[in-house]
Order: sequence, then structure tokens, then C-alpha cells
Amino acid sequence: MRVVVTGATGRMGRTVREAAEERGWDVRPVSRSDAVEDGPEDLAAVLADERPDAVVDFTLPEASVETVAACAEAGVPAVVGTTGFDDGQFDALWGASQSVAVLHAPNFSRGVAVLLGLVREAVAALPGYDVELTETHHRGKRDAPSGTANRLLDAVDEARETAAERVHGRRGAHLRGDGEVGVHVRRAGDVRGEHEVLFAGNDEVLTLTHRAESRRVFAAGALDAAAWLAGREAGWYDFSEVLNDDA
Ligand SMILES: NC(=O)C1=CN([C@@H]2O[C@H](COP(=O)(O)OP(=O)(O)OC[C@H]3O[C@@H](n4cnc5c(N)ncnc54)[C@H](OP(=O)(O)O)[C@@H]3O)[C@@H](O)[C@H]2O)C=CC1
Ligand SMILES: O=C(O)C1=N[C@H](C(=O)O)C[C@H](O)C1
Repeated sequence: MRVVVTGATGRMGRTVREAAEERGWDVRPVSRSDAVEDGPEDLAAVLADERPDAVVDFTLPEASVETVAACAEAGVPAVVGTTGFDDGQFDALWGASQSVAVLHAPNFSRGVAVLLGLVREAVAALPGYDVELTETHHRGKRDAPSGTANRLLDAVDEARETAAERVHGRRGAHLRGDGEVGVHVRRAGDVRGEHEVLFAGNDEVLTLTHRAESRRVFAAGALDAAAWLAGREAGWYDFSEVLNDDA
């Protein structure tokens, strides 16, 4: 496999490069900075010259939109791990997937894929229970709540077949509403990523927690996705399709 890694000097960019090199892949880092060999370079030119099998992108929403547009132009599949897109940016990614294969996931760990299923199952089995979500990440994280937290909240809504009011933190005199879901965000140190979904009711509490212990887990999932996506036709793909084919 030959992959281009954008945001090559970022926390995830560095981890993805190392993991791909360990697999023996041909890795081409692309960065805005001159901290990588070959310095800052135009992505479109790199894609045209080197024809990689896929691009792996963990950057910022505005940067990912540009990257995926360049991939669409060059016909190179794109794996996107970036989070924090607004609706317009998300539409731009989806639009590009009409002309190239795009796979976006807010979390490339297999444990979180399982957690999503468990949350749907718990919501369906525990009607009327209060649900609260807490996520913790390192101090360098920009977006809140995390992309994974938003995906977990969507899973709660899907299982309830209704959109819950998402209450971000609580302060002052305020009684909890029946259907609301509390969302709590913590930023501290270098916590790699923790998500907890709590269900309470009927004199009991159930918590489902996922904790990433290294960024390598995300890099491994993204590289598995890149290998799966290479050579696929244009379209919008989901990480669950990669995992299902693996099972
Ligand atoms: N889906 C998943 O499993 C995971 C997703 N993420 C997501 O990946 C994204 C990146 O996370 P992380 O690696 O921690 O972030 P970092 O801030 O460490 O890295 C982001 C990199 O993006 C590049 N970049 C491109 N354009 C810009 C710009 N305009 N301003 C700043 N940087 C820019 C820079 O690299 P350079 O200078 O080299 O171009 C920068 O280092 C986040 O959205 C995060 O939520 C994180 C972990 C797992
Ligand atoms: O920024 C991070 O670090 C992470 N971001 C992703 C998210 O927003 O959900 C995934 C993971 O939790 C790490």
C-alpha cells in the first residue's frame, strides 16, 4: 500500500505514519510545515505525481474539506478521522464522495464500534432510564463534545426513535427533564479519549465505558479502513463495513 498522510506533524498524523511504516507501507507525509522531509507541499501535486492508494487525514475540518476535494479531483480514496465538522463542511465531504470513495469515522477503534451497538441495545432494553454521557480528552483537543460523543448521542436517539434534548452541563436551579440526555466534557492532561454512557433508573445504574490507552488504536483502524477502501468506487462508506468484512 502507498498512502499519503496529511497533517503529518500532528498527534494523529505522526502516529499514523509510524503505524503505516511498521506495516511496511510506502508512506508519503504531507504537512503545512517544513518539519517533514520535502517541506510544505501542494497536496494536489503530490496526488497527481505519486498516485497513492489512499489518503489518510486527521487534521482540522477546514483542512479535511480541502483534502477531500483534492482527492476527488485526483480520484484517490480518502479516509477521514477529523471531527468537529459543521453541517456545511459535512455536506462538502458528502458531495466529494459522489466522485471518489470517502470513509469518515469519528472514532476508528473497534471497541467504540462495539460500544455503539451496546448503547443502542441498552437504550432499547431500559426504557425510561435516564442517560448521561461524559467524555474526557487531552488538553489539546479543539472540538467539544467529541465526534465520538456526538455519534453515541445519535445512537441513543436512533434507539429511542426520537431526538433527545442534549443538555450540556448543568448549573443553577433546574430539574432534570424526563427525555433529556446530559452531556459532560472534560479536558485534561494527555488523556487519549474516554467515553462513558450512564443509564440510571429502577434502583440501579449501568455504565458503559470505553478508554483508548494509545492513539495507536485509532491509527490501526484508519489503516485497516485505507486498505479496505483502496480501489473502491465513488461513494460514502462507513467503518462498520470494514469491520463486518473482517468478521
Ligand atoms: N477518528 C478517530 O479515530 C480520531 C479522530 N481524531 C481527530 O483527528 C483530528 C486531529 O487530531 P490531532 O492529531 O490530535 O490534532 P493535532 O492538532 O495534533 O494535529 C492536527 C494537524 O492538522 C494539520 N493542519 C492542517 N491545517 C491546519 C490548520 N489550518 N490549523 C492547524 N493545523 C492544521 C497540522 O499538521 P501539519 O502542520 O503537519 O499540516 C496539525 O498538526 C481531530 O479532529 C481529532 O478529533 C483524533 C483521534 C482519533
Ligand atoms: O481528539 C482526539 O484525541 C480524539 N478525537 C476523536 C473524537 O472527537 O471523538 C476520537 C478520540 O476520542 C480521540
